[in-house]
Amino acid sequence: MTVLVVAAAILDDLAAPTRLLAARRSAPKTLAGSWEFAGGKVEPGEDPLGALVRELREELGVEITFGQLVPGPNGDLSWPIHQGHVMLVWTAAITAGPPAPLQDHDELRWLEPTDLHSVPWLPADVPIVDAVERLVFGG
Ligand SMILES: Nc1nc2c([nH]c(=O)n2[C@H]2C[C@H](O)[C@@H](COP(=O)(O)OP(=O)(O)OP(=O)(O)O)O2)c(=O)[nH]1
Repeated sequence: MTVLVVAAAILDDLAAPTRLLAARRSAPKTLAGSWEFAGGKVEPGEDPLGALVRELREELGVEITFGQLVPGPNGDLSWPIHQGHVMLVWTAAITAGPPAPLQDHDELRWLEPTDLHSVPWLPADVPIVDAVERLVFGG
């Protein structure tokens, strides 16, 4: 069965973005130390955006407003990640914060467009970061 993961490419400003928020995983051990977009799995009975709102409250303690879906490869809207997991990624901005690594993360970092690959992203996220760069920063 395909597992749907939802995540947010959180920007400092949706209209005039200058930075992207990355989060370093603290768990599980296999993922700890790698960086990702905050988010998580959609649970039964949840719609994707509702799940993402819940995950961002739990993980970062923030409320957000959504921008657009970051289109995946081959004209698809979702990104293949691993083991039958697919991920939907929305651009987003914080409406109530500040963000803190409350759960699943031990560090947050705002990355400038020129520094997007200065952290070791989860492997599946590397092409997504490139897509965000093109979509948002015109890279
Ligand atoms: N949240 C998130 N997960 C990602 C990204 N890239 C990536 O490959 N993944 C993988 C890691 C995990 O195997 C899976 C998401 O699981 P998760 O652990 O974040 O989900 P969750 O918060 O609902 O946690 P749980 O209920 O499984 O404990 O997707 C990403 O950018 N963000």
